[in-house]
Amino acid sequence: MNTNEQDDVIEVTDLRRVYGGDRGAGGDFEAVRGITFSVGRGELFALLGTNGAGKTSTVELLEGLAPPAGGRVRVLGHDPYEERAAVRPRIGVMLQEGGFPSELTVAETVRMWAGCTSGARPTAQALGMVGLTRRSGVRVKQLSGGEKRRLDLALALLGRPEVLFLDEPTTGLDAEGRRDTWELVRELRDGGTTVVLTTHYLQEAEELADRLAILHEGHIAAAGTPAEVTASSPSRISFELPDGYFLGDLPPLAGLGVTDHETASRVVRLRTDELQRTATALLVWAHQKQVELRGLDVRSASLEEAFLRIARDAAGRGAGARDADARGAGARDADARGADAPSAGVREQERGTVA
Ligand SMILES: Nc1ncnc2c1ncn2[C@@H]1O[C@H](COP(=O)(O)OP(=O)(O)OP(=O)(O)O)[C@@H](O)[C@H]1O
Repeated sequence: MNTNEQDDVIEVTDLRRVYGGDRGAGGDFEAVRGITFSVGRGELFALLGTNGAGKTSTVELLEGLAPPAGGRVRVLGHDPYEERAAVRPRIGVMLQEGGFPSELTVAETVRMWAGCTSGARPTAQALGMVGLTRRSGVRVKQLSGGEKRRLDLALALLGRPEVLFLDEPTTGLDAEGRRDTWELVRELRDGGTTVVLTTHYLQEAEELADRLAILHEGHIAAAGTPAEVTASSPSRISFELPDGYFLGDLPPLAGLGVTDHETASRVVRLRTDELQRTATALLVWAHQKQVELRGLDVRSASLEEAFLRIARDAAGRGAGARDADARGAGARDADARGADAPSAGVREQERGTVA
């Protein structure tokens, strides 16, 4: 056991991943371009990014499904690819697309999986955790998309993992199912499980993540706690202009950190870099004039707003020159979730060497 394990369960330094065809064919594509981050024990870390940003490519390296083309990754103090046998029993993996034998029932699938998992939870417990108890006798092929995601999650939880990798765990779930999954993930995290989550649902990251990184074209465009990441985007204030007053009667907005404003039907909408200062000045003004700011709404930027701004800025910096669209997202080998060899589907497309 590595002493760093006390602090950082996952350490990623200058990590790179390259996909390519035959050498010399000119088709190499660097999907992960030197990223660095760490995840502490019991922390929930979210990887966000636009389609093709490199989230799954990164997570697969952490799961040991492929060797990096450069840089270093350590999970629980080990190289997850080279020392797979040491890491695999201690992690749980929920891939984007599960692949189960469709003729088996839900319970049979879990039991089969339990057979190759040491210290597996009882089947009933695993199904109960993901709300599939009543569907245990149903064949996998008859499950809905959301139910298959739950089954995927049950399998990832089966071995009581110390580190849980969740790749878009709530895609296809209805609102209730999503909330249930969030609650379960929070419970696991509170119980000490380290969780790495990729998601397109920014509210999900806002609700769950202790820290997050936003990937853009293989680079980390922003990272920090959700509050730190959203703090870099302007906050919003809106209110109705009191009768008899005009925009010019308000305190000078430019001096209050207001970056832009608009008025429609006497409703004023401001964006400000200094939320407290702007709000205070407006409230003091209203108090002095003895008027009410009807419909007053003061809010920090949402993670979604911050995400869109960061992605726009990153694209604007010219990183979008690459023709990523020419490459289809590679099919994930669902069997790679298994306890054994890394997926041939993933590995055969790798050109990288272990750093
Ligand atoms: N096996 C592969 N061979 C070649 N290119 C690949 C392969 N897998 C992924 N890519 C490319 O690498 C880039 C990153 O893909 P990745 O699946 O990691 O992105 P992502 O952030 O997970 O995207 P999404 O949100 O759409 O799932 C994309 O441009 C994708 O086309």
